[in-house]
Amino acid sequence: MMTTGNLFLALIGTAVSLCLLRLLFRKTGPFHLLKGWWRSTQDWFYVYQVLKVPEFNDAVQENPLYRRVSVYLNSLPSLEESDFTNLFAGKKPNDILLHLDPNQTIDDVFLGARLSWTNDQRGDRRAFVLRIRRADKMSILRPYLQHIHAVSDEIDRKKRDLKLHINVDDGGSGRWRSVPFTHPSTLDTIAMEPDLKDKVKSDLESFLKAKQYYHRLGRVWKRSFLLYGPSGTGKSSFVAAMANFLGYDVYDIDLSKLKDDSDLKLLLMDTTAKSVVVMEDLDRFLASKSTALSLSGILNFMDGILSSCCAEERIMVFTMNSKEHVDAAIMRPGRVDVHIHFPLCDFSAFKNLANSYLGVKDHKLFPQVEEIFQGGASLSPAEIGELMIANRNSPSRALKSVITALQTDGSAAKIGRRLSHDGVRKPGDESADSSGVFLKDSNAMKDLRKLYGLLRMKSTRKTPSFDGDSGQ
Ligand SMILES: Nc1ncnc2c1ncn2[C@@H]1O[C@H](COP(=O)(O)OP(=O)(O)OP(=O)(O)O)[C@@H](O)[C@H]1O
Ligand SMILES: [Mg+2]
Repeated sequence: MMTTGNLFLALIGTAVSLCLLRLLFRKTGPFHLLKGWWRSTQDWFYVYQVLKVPEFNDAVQENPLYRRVSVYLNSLPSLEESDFTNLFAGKKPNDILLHLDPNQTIDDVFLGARLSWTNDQRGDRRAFVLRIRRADKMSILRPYLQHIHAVSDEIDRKKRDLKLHINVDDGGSGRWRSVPFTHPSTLDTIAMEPDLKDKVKSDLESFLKAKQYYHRLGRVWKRSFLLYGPSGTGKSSFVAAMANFLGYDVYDIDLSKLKDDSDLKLLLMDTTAKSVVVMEDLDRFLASKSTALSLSGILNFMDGILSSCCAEERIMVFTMNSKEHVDAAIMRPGRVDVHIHFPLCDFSAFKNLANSYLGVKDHKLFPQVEEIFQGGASLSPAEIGELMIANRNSPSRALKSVITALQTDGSAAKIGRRLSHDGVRKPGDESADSSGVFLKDSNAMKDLRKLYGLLRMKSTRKTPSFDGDSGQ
């Protein structure tokens, strides 16, 4: 049995060993010195090749590769683990930038090969020095540099301050005006069938990576989406979410501001790469029989023949309430790559909304709501969201007001939807959107406002604690 004295000695022994280990591995300790000597020995025997990426070239012009390498190194886990890392605040809140101390080295692994980067600083001259095994150089240097480009591109894309461009009618040729794009919508905040959302996400991700693929096929690197569904089902919010996901600017084309086809061409030629170009309510525009633009003008725009001459890597999005009466040529494959239907709320979308708007994952009123949905009643996510926001301080009250609104679906809400867009339909009744009634937006808005007033009055009557002023 161990005596108290022995236990004490063991504890002291452990503490001393720990201190020794700590000394051994500290920044300037023998372990790091040994590592440095080992590197020098290997260099002496030309095991490695050293490649320099200077900050400036001989003409004192900035070397773009230097910045890319810096961005890339910033993202390496080994930089986070290094003892020689400095932390700086970035431009955006919560943005932390990591910088390696001058003349320190970090390691990286690529396709199984070990590489290292040194932040070389001598006076004013700065460079990153890559150390790569000669045996690996042939096989991995090129792909490694491509990898650095791809990673730094991706990081830059995520960090960009996005812009929203809208075309204005300046008396002659319509041109873009820009404002910062700060729409908070993200793919996570959109209530949508999870499978569909995942599909869209991976579609967008694979689009981002597909430059070589598109070029090999001789196709313009663009992807077109058609978002269709009743009013207030999240089409515009989804466009914003896509832009945020991709880190792309948004060009929102107001077709009514255009004089003719060439105006549209000029607008497109003025857009930049890495952008989402949006045409909202295309069905209404086509049905309005406007003479300003021809169908072929719009088709050429959709084909992106023009975009190939100026900028690539763009997403085109067209939104419609219904595609029933739209010329089939508009929607032929290749012109529109992905069709996404935005339906009215079902119970699963409702739960999604309740979670994000009220922070409620489950509630004793849910079974009642589910039953009402199963009975065929439905509202748009916008209508349900509105009721939830208005009653956000009391989830029970919010759910009760949603129930009341759903129960009146047969009367007020349904009439409201009929007035607000052409695609009047009961949930799941796709064929019902053939009425082709187009109302001017202002009328529809008035009717909707009346409807919301009506719904609120009703819910106030049922639930006296209704907060009519809460942020509305
Ligand atoms: N699926 C959804 N998930 C979350 N919020 C939604 C959804 N649909 C609508 N909303 C909310 O409803 C409001 C209106 O939505 P949005 O403008 O995107 O609808 P829309 O389909 O573009 O309508 P319209 O056809 O009238 O232009 C937004 O504030 C949005 O946050
Ligand atoms: Mg919209």
